[in-house]
Amino acid sequence: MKSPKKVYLENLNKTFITTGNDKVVAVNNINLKIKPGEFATMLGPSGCGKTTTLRMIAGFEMPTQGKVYIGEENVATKTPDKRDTAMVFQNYALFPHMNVFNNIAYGLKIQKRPKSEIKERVQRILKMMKMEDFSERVPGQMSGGQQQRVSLARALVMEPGVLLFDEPLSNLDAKLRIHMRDEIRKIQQNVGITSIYVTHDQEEAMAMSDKVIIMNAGVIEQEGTPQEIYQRPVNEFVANFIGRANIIDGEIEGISGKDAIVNIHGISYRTKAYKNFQTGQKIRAVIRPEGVIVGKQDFIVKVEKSVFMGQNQEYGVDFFGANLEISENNPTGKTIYRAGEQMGIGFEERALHIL
Ligand SMILES: Nc1ncnc2c1ncn2[C@@H]1O[C@H](COP(=O)(O)OP(=O)(O)OP(=O)(O)O)[C@@H](O)[C@H]1O
Repeated sequence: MKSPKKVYLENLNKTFITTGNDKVVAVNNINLKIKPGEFATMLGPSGCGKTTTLRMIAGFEMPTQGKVYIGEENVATKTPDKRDTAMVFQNYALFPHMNVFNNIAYGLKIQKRPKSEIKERVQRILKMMKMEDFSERVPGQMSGGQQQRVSLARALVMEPGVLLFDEPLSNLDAKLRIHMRDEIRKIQQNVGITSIYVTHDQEEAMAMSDKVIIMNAGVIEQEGTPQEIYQRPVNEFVANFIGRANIIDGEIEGISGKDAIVNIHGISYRTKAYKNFQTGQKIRAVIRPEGVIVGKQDFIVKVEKSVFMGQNQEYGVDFFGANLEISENNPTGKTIYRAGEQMGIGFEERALHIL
């Protein structure tokens, strides 16, 4: 395999002009650095521009402005075949009349590689993907998951510097999706190839990625590791988009080294500050449902919803007129509160994140 390449996007823009002559700014001046060998996932609501960004990296779409570096080269105006990328598509895009071997071999044949090399490379990929027994089958004789593996094999056999994935698992059922995402991640780590992945599915993004890029309305809201995005969202959009978030009001009581003392409805909590805050400043903070401690007596609240989910007991409580979601892990043997009852709660200090 060749060495993986970095992907840098610089001030990248894409404005579409529709048939009605409307301007749609699909991608609005984004900057992004993906390191060689990194698995980066673009995630965001429908229409946020993630597919357009991926297609500009692949060369299926030309930027209105900006640069696309693959390795050291700005490829922004080059055709897809000149970019050292390969794409795995949502609909597999296999040739229906060709068997698996020939589907995988296709790109190498176009490159006019010697027959012996083609055979050796295709067989190596088939073996790596544990698909040797499928080489004679045509796509119609395989399940969706198997077809998607062929589609991945066809991309990998080209030994591209960068592998691109456009929602590759969204046509598969939930169980197979989980299996396939683990498989893709394992193969990606074995091969060490730079990968850029587009999905709607936040769990998929969290499970697979070194870096998650949250997009919204054509811009990048935040990029970081799954932990950073979940534990330290930069704003309410990201907090609400990834996982479940309670957003609560508070006031900065004081600063102590790297910590802030934050007053939430009369109770003081000490937590790490990731920005500069001033004493007296009104703030909003995020607390995840699992960061609320049931049984503490900081606040007495009324339970409005109580649902047993096996691993967790899920509560909805009234917290100063707004709903607060609580997820108590491993409820076996603990007091279960019912709707209508009063319950004491508090916040786990480290889990409180000031926006
Ligand atoms: N060819 C086009 N002509 C006009 N507008 C377009 C075109 N392609 C995309 N758009 C618009 O650009 C915006 C971004 O689209 P894009 O497909 O990149 O979003 P997305 O985040 O991938 O969404 P989804 O998750 O629904 O696929 C949308 O508002 C979309 O309607």
